[in-house]
Amino acid sequence: MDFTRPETVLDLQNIRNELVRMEDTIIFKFIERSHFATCPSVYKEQHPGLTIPNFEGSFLDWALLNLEITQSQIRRFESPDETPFFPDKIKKSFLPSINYPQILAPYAPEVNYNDKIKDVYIKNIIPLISRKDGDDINNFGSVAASDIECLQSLSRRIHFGKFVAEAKFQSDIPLYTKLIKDKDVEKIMENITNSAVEEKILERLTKKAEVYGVDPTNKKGERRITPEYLVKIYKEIVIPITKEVEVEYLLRRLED
Ligand SMILES: O=C(O)C(=O)C[C@]1(C(=O)O)C=C[C@@H](O)C=C1
Repeated sequence: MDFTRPETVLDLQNIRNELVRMEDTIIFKFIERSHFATCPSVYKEQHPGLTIPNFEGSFLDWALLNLEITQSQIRRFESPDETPFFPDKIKKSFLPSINYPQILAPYAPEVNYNDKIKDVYIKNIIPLISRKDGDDINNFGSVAASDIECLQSLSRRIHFGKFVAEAKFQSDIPLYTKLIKDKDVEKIMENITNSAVEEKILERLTKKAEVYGVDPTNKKGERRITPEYLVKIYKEIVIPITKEVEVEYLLRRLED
C-alpha cells in the first residue's frame, strides 16, 4: 500500500487485501509467542525482582516505551498506518518529515485504541496462545520482545479500521452525513458491518491455522496455534475493536 497515493489507499478492495496479509503476520507473531509460558510478572507494575529504576509501569511497558521512543526518531509514527502506545512520550525525528498527503481526517491520530488492545492482549490473548501457565525467569526479555511484535501487529490491523471507515464514508457521503448528524451509532455499526466478509475471514483463519500452526515434520502433530483460539481472538477481539475504531472515526467525520 502506497500512502503517497491516496487513490490506492482508499480502495476498499486494496484495504481488505492488506488486512488479509496482516493475518499472516499476526499468526506468525502469535506462533513466536506460543513458545513461551504466560509470564505474568512481565505485566505487573513494580513487580519484585523486576523493578525498574525511576519507572512506574511494568517490564513490558518499559520495553515498549523505550522501543517506541527509538522508533519515533526513525519516523515510524509519521506513517498514517502506525499508532503509538505512548503518544505523549514519543519524540520528533531528527530526519526530515515525509510529507504524506492527507488521507484521513486530521483527528485520526486521536482515535487510539492501544490501551484497550494492550489490556485485552494481556488478559485474554496471552492465556490462549502461551505454551503453559507460569513464569519463566530466563525468558522475560524474549517474552517482552515477542509481545511487542504481537501488540504492534494487532494495533496496525485494528487501526486500519480508520482507512476502512474513510473509504466507506467516501462511498456514500449523504448516508453517513445523516447518520453522523443523528449520532446514530447503531445504524452506523449496521452499515459498516459486512457479515459475509467477516465469515470469510474466520473461515480463512481456520485454514491458515491448520496449515501454519503445525510443523509438518512433527510426528506427534503438536499445534503451535489452534484454529479455535485464532478464530475466537478475531471474532471476539480483533474484528469488534476494528469496528469500534471505524465508528469512533466516523462519528467525528463532520468536524471542521
Ligand atoms: O472489510 C470491511 O468492510 C471492514 O469493515 C473490516 C471488518 C474487519 O474487521 O475485518 C470489520 C467489519 C466488517 O463487518 C467486515 C470486516
